[in-house]
Amino acid sequence: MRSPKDFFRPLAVGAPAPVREVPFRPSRMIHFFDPGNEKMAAKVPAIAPTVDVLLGNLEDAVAADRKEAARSGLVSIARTTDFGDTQLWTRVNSLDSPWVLDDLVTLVTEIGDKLDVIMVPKVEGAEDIHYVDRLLAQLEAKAGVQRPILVHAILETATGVANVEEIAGASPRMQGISLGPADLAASRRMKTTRVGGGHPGYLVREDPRGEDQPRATYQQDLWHYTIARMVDACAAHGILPYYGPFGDIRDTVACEDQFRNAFLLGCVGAWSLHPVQIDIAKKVFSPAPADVAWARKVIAAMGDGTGAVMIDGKMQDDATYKQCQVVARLADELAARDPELADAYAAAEKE
Ligand SMILES: CC(C)(COP(=O)(O)OP(=O)(O)OC[C@H]1O[C@@H](n2cnc3c(N)ncnc32)[C@H](O)[C@@H]1OP(=O)(O)O)[C@@H](O)C(=O)NCCC(=O)NCCSC(=O)C[C@](C)(O)C(=O)O
Ligand SMILES: [Mg+2]
Repeated sequence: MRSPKDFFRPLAVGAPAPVREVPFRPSRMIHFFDPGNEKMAAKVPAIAPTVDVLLGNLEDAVAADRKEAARSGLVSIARTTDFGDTQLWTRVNSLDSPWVLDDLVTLVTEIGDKLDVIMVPKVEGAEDIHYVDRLLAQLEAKAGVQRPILVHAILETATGVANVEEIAGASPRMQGISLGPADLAASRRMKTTRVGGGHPGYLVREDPRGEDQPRATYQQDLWHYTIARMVDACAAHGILPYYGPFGDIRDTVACEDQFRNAFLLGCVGAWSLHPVQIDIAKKVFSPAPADVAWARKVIAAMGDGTGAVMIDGKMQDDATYKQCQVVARLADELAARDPELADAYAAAEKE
């Protein structure tokens, strides 16, 4: 293990210095597209201003015989598209695949200055991040990349979940972690056949109420444990947690519910797999204007943030002040990028 003194040293001569803190940049939706799919790629310039993150996906959902087309498609899109202040990420193939080495070498040397974050699938432990960390430093040095490319891990194996804390703290490059519910379900031998979301069989039933009385059932959240663990690991290491994909594209209502559970538990965003999911993520991962107005009211009433006051019948103290600061700060960060949201927050405060 490296000495804590060396943690922030570049891992290759000539590589940029690692970041000391993960910069918070809005990433309410990470919009996936297949850069080798001409129809999808053609939509990228129009989608770019409507999303916080665009992600060129090279891994699962790209057929084996389309891997090279996806990789070269991403290089060309990155070179020819003006992304404004929208981030460009990629998901490379898994570390045990025949494609990942060429993915990393090609992308960093050709478009390393355009890439903000590289998402690494099926991360199992710190050793996977260490491998990517050193290789990225070598490639950044070779290509003359001036700022470090950050790394995002997908939590999609049982081993990865068991090691989530060490993954979160494995490198200063670690930007965040997403839940990968489909591979994780397979790895754990869960009996679901879906990409995220609930299952009607995973429920609790009301106690018996008497002969022939119907008993209500309540569906439970299959992902609660994993998301909560992931959120704690990320918060403890100063990186950002994300809900991953919701595969039932037509069920926009359940998608919104699943995203909102993740938002309330501490996640900053989710993936959008289809254009219809972009606005769902935008709505869910932006605090509601009424909540922001309330948070600002509490902050204003609490002065230096200590003591206890009563507002509208509710006790406020140091800890509610801190919660309100989380909401108000996020609102400020998002409003700086999203003028419509800024107007909605300002209007709610006047009410
Ligand atoms: C679901 C699919 C097949 C439906 O695609 P479709 O063409 O059948 O849908 P549509 O409703 O007919 O599409 C309407 C229009 O939107 C376009 N379109 C559609 N999607 C997009 C998009 N994302 N970005 C930009 N444009 C898009 C599409 O090309 C079409 O264009 P057209 O009107 O000109 O004909 C398609 O949306 C898609 O391929 N999405 C991305 C899938 C993906 O990336 N999956 C991997 C991430 S999830 C995962 O990996 C799991 C995980 C984490 O690893 C783990 O849990 O283990
Ligand atoms: Mg997967």
